[in-house]
Amino acid sequence: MQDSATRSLLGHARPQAKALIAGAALSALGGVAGLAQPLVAKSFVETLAVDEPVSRQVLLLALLIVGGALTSAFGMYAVERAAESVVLGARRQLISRLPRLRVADLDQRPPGDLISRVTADTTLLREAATNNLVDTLIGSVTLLGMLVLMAWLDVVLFLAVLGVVLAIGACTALLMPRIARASKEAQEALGELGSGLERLLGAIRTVKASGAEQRESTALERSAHGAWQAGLRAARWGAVAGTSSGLVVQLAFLTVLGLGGARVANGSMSVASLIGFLLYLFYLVGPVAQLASGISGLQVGTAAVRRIHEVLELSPEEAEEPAGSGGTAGRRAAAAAEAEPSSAAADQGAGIVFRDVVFRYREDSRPVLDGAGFEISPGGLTAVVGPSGTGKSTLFALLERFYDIDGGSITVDGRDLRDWNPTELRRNIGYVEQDAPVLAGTLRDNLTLAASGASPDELRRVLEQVRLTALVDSLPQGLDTEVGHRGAALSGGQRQRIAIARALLRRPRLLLLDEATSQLDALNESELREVVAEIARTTTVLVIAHRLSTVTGARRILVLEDGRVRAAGTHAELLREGGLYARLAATQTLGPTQPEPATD
Ligand SMILES: Nc1ncnc2c1ncn2[C@@H]1O[C@H](COP(=O)(O)OP(=O)(O)OP(=O)(O)O)[C@@H](O)[C@H]1O
Repeated sequence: MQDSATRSLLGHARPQAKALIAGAALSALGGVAGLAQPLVAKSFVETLAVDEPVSRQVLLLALLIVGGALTSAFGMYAVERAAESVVLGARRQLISRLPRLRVADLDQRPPGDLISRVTADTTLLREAATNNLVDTLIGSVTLLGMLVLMAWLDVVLFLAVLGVVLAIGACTALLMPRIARASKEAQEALGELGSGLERLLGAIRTVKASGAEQRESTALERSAHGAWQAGLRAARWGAVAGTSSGLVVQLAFLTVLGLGGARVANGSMSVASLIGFLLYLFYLVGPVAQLASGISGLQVGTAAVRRIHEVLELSPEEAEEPAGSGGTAGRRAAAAAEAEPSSAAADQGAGIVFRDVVFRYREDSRPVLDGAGFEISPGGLTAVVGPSGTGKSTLFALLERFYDIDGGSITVDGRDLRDWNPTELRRNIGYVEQDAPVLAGTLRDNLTLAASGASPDELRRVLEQVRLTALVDSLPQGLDTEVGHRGAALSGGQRQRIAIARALLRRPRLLLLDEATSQLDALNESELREVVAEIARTTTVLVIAHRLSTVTGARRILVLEDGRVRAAGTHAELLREGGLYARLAATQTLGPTQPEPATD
């Protein structure tokens, strides 16, 4: 697991490899300039001792200092630039994947947590995939270089230093998995905080109206505290790792001073060599600290990369095959379309067949649909009614292929739904969800969401159809008016009409309306019913309605109960039959005097 996370981390760094190598090389060059300074200093002392001029050494030292600083600065910029690009790359990957994930997978993940993966986790990647990686690399190379030079200066002292480095290195290695675990917990707690915030802000009016502000902020406080605690755990282990890097140098200093002093005293080592050795030890502080912070930073990065890859590894919905590419599904679909060309060819709307459909949201839950079957021929208005929670909206979700069924079959225009590419299928459908979501942005953004190429005339016509012209004309900025978060600046009825207009602009062959007019006043509703009846002449329209009065004119009404279609027919037929529909109608005081089907 740790290995695969490290591999993924390297995968994020790979596209920036050239920039990183250039940056690291420049930084290393700056490091080499520092590395050469003790040698020049040694030669400076030796030259002074024999009373010769030292101007060459002074010039060299000045060059090493200025040149080293400049190359380090360029190196740092190159690495920082690569760091920003790594974050951008990871965010792009997540952003392009998220909207394509399956609805079933998205159902299980709170949006706030997903947001935190795109924002906070990718930010952690920034340091890990670049600076920490470079620090680890440079720290190791410099440390190795210094150890080689120390071995060259004095083998005995080198072995003593090596012993100290290895002992403390082994202790640090034990700490690293703890840092990774604590970091992942901190990021998870941050994700929880994001979800909590999303829950609070998404329903702020309900929270205020329920007087639950304190309760909600206490819950958020708990998540924030959890993130703090996990962050502290990571910091604690990080501090231990960081201190051990200082400890290694201090211990090595003491060892070299004691051992080196004795060796100088008995004449087996020169003072100049001891000074050089001690200077190397002095310079050891940098690379050892760099290595420690690099490695512990990498642990934080691997924790973040795991959370990012948990999303990237979810399989997306199948992408649309380019025209003529002839993949398996495409070929099957083409064959099916050929087998039944009439329904697709006639511009009457889509034909739908459900055969013994079984569907459950989760493997361990009971089926929502259990043997549901019905046929809808192209065109006309069909209504779906039934008690709350019987699976009416689920029928629509299945038609949109948000979920795949567990048994039976669904065909649209004679093609099995599994042979339809989701994008291609949805292009044929206009769907108005139960709570008519409106997105933040302008009215125009919302209307053209599903039909970016809609002409101004078409927009105008649809706005008239849904009786929105007066509203748009009354707004100073017309269609370019901002509607606020989730359309908060609009009334419930306006939101519904915008959602219907959006679906109509898609010019669908199948229109799905889920309680789409429930918030309209009686006049607007009856006007819209006429519009829908008109559309049903050329389009298959399916409506879900609780108020039966809104669907009495439907060509056919399907009565859904306990996951099955219990009855089907016109309003009058169903009333005559008795049963659930007649009981529902009785509770809504509907008699047989309702208008007969207006559409066909
Ligand atoms: N995303 C989901 N995950 C798990 N269960 C779900 C999900 N959506 C709906 N359900 C469950 O499936 C059942 C059918 O829900 P559905 O929304 O289809 O009913 P409905 O007939 O449209 O209800 P209503 O008339 O109240 O809108 C319900 O028991 C509901 O709890």
